Amino acid sequence: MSFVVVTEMNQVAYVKLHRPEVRNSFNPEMIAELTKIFTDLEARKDLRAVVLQGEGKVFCAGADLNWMKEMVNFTFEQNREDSLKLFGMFEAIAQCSLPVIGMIHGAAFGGALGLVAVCDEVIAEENTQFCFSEVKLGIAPAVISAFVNKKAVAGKVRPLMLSGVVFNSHIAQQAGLVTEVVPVGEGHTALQKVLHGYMQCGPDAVRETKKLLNDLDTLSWADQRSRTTTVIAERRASNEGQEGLKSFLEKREPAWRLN
Ligand SMILES: C/C=C/C(=O)SCCNC(=O)CCNC(=O)[C@H](O)C(C)(C)COP(=O)(O)OP(=O)(O)OC[C@H]1O[C@@H](n2cnc3c(N)ncnc32)[C@H](O)[C@@H]1OP(=O)(O)O
Repeated sequence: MSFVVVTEMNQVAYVKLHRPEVRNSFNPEMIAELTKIFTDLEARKDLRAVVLQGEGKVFCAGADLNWMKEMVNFTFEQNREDSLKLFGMFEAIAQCSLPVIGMIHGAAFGGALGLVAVCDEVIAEENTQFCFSEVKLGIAPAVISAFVNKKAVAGKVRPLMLSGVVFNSHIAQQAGLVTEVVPVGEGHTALQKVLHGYMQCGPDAVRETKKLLNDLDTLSWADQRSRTTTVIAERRASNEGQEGLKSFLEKREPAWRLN
């Protein structure tokens, strides 16, 4: 049984969480599926972007609370093993060098905010409810904190993580979790604009930029100097870099090629 549906159209992969009867909450099977899907997508040179979305009434209700309840009977090591798999899922999405665009509607609770945090762009319908509900459940937004911390504005997101308060799309945007807030039903139009923007760019240029941004904060200053200057030297020498500069000077559209 599959809990995630993947479709492809016009060089874009659409990854849809598909457990609407439990608000797309993720269980171990869905975690394994999402991890594999994004690991496989990383190798796809024929794609330009990935859209992450949820089927039904809400985007995602976080971890499956029935599964979490079972974990009470797990040993500490088993519990930690499961959490490592969850961490691996967020990591696989974050490490995918294709731009990942989150389409958020209805609600994003608990671990769903980890999914929001690992998207490169997030379009949220304005009536979406967000909540770091973990503290209300007596647990902690622990696994997702590593990913939320990288993205969000600390001064804005900390009170939300500590209080478990429900907040709206505008607050999520101020906290740096959401890129664009749209009226209900207008997500698709906003998405088309975003995708059109990516199609104007060199496919490898986008992927190399994402890889670079992902790596920077793990590197020392000396390694950042070395890596950033290497990347630009490689990009300038690449076919894509040559075509981009040439097309600008010749006042024509670039002819990008997928490798
Ligand atoms: C490491 C990660 C940790 C975590 O993520 S902890 C989990 C954090 N998640 C939550 O706290 C969210 C819990 N869910 C809700 O608060 C609400 O749902 C929503 C606001 C997301 C949506 O509300 P509405 O649309 O009114 O749906 P509904 O009637 O509450 O739920 C429909 C069915 O879905 C089940 N369900 C909802 N969320 C979960 C979940 N996270 N795990 C397991 N089941 C869930 C319900 O129980 C119910 O089921 P039935 O139809 O049998 O009554």
